[in-house]
Amino acid sequence: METTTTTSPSAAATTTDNPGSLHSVEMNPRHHILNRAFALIYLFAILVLFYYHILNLLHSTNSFITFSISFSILISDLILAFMWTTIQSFRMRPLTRQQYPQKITKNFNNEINNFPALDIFICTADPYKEPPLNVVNTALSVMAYDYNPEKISIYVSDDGGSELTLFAFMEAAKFAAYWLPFCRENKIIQRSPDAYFNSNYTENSETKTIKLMYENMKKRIEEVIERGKVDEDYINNEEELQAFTKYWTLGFTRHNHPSIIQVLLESGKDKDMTSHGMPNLIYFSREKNKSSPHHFKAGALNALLRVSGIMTNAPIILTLDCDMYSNDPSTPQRALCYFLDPKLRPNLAYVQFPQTFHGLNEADIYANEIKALFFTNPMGMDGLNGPNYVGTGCFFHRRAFFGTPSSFEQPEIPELFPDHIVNKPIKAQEILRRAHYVASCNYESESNWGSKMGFRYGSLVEDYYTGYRLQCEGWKSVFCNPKRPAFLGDKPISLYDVVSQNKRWNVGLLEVSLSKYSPLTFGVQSMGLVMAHCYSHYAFSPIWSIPLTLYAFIPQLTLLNGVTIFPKVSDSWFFLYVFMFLGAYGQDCLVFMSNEGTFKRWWSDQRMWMIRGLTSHLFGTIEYLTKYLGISTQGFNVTSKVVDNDQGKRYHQGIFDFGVVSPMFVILATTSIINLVAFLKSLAQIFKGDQNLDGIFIQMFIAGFVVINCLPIYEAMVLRSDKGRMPTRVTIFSTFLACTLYMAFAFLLGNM
Ligand SMILES: O=c1ccn([C@@H]2O[C@H](COP(=O)(O)OP(=O)(O)O[C@H]3O[C@H](CO)[C@@H](O)[C@H](O)[C@H]3O)[C@@H](O)[C@H]2O)c(=O)[nH]1
Ligand SMILES: [Mn+2]
Repeated sequence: METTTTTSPSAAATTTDNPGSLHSVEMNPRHHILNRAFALIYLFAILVLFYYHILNLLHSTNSFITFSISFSILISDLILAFMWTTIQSFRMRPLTRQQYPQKITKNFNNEINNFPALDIFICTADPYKEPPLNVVNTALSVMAYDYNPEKISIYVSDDGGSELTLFAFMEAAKFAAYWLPFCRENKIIQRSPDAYFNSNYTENSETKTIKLMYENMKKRIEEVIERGKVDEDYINNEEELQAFTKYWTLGFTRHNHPSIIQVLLESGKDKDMTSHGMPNLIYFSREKNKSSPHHFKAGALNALLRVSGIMTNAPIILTLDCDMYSNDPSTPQRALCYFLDPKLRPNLAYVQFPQTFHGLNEADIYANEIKALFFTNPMGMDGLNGPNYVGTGCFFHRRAFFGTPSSFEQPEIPELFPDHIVNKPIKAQEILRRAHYVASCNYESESNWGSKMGFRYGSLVEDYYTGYRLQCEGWKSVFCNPKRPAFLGDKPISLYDVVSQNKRWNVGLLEVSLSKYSPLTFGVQSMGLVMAHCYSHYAFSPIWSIPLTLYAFIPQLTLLNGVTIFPKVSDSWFFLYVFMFLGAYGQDCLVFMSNEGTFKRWWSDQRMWMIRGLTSHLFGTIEYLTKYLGISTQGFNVTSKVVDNDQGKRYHQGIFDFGVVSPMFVILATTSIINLVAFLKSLAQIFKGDQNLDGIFIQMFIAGFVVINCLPIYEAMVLRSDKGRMPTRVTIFSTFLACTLYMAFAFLLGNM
């Protein structure tokens, strides 16, 4: 297809036509027209469908139960139609962008030293779920950016308050003195040591030496983790000893401890092995006590904003999760292509890179890629006001955390103003004293932090919520998706971890959709209908659970009882159903495949959509309700990044990992049983001549489609004996539940 380069209003002066520009946009207007034309046709079909539903309901002379069945299908279709409407916003004006980082040095008189300073925040929360060695690898990969190291400051926020993590970083600081010059001098692209040593690098005496050093550091870190404490024989000097004895005193727990700030490398003072400068490296753990809310990651990020404000106050900030290492050392320059554009700069809050994961299996069985969330939808939003913030791999303009583009929200102390210039060394007494002060539990009480300033509180998806609120204030963002992924992260590799992570997101999304800042009300007013629809699509994703659950049970349970609920094949309404199914699935598949997708991965993606509907969305909604009613107080359950060997092997082979007794799996197993029985029973009846395919085709098709999607579940229930199989208790309980449902329906439909 032909690609026309057109100008987007948000980047009016920066097209490929302008040779000096740092970036360009590409759009395909023909694509947009096709999308909109199809949307119109599909919209017409939706209206016809509802006409059909209403006719049906009006003419239904049947009992209350059949009315309820028709009504529940109507509700399902209404929700599906609503979600369809919100998806259209992403398809209105998608665009792709190019950056020209090589041109950037010209803006700085060829002086890389003149680049703006960069504060990098790395969040970690639990040394047992997030191995410190991995956090160290992430930190090293960004410390080695192709950037003046003395302009970079790395802040590691440890919400686990763990001496094990501090120890790992003490080791990392020493290793960095070798690793940074090694990368620079050999022009290494892969700057996470672990990823580098796992790649096809050329072996020579230099790489052998550096590998040995890395292995040495790894061994020490892992030994300390194994012991669970930092013994004296692992401590190198008095300064290190002091750090441990000063903070980890009696009564120290991860939920109750003073703020810890340990400067491990000081740029300007510390030099690497070739006498080049090094970045600042700061280990930080904010104060915690049981009586002050800590707001999970959002709270950690706000503490980081303030502490970094006091210590270095760089105008540009990069937020990273501890598992997202840099995969490309030129990434900051790419982000600068936007921040340095005088046309964009006044309103530009952030430049978001996609979340990409390493080591996905071929079919990406858990759809960890989440292509819509991380790639296609952001491209769509990029043509509007810009993508949502996804929590990691995002460069911010510090000013965006202090009010709207036109009105400045003053922080409490002048040292936190985004334009304040720090003129003291980071280890100066006064700086450290102030940094501890802004890291204290009480600092935020009765302040605007979390409401009008910084990262926003009130949702477990602080990333989504913060990006949303910033855009409501009039800030714009940019989606930067270079060919070589800028960051690579870990993904959960068991189904339970995947759906639990997703369940947490659903709770967080409901906290936004049902708040006074709901995208459907507040959002529409502040950012316009189309952008608000994009945000609504996510905020309301928990309601996918309603049509998905109903469609997983109603057509099948009625089918089992010989009740027809959809038009017959011979009926002309049948074609409406065919069109709607093929139209929706076909377009979804096309969009997926045209963004470097494979059919296999698309299949996994649509399967996980069904699975999430019955698990994460459903149970997320229940959890939200219990939290709302004060029955439970579930917080931010950190996703484990530890790979169990067996699990890793199964994942690699593309085998689903169940293994846990969970109500979420009970629903899945029950669905798979009911659909299979319904499908087989009606098939048998057709062969015997007791049933006519004409009337039950759609119901059989749905059951059959679910059955194909459930193949891994049957395998896990019946054929497997490994640890990842479906636990027998779940299978037995689900069989029992399926029978009960069957009997209840038979009773209601009068077949008993
Ligand atoms: O109290 C907490 C809880 C978590 N984290 C950190 O937050 C990050 C994300 O946690 P993770 O368990 O990996 O959650 P995911 O669901 O994988 O993360 C996605 O969803 C989160 C919101 O739910 C976003 O914050 C993330 O950026 C986004 O990648 C990790 O670095 C954690 O260390 C904290 O710093 N403090
Ligand atoms: Mn994560």
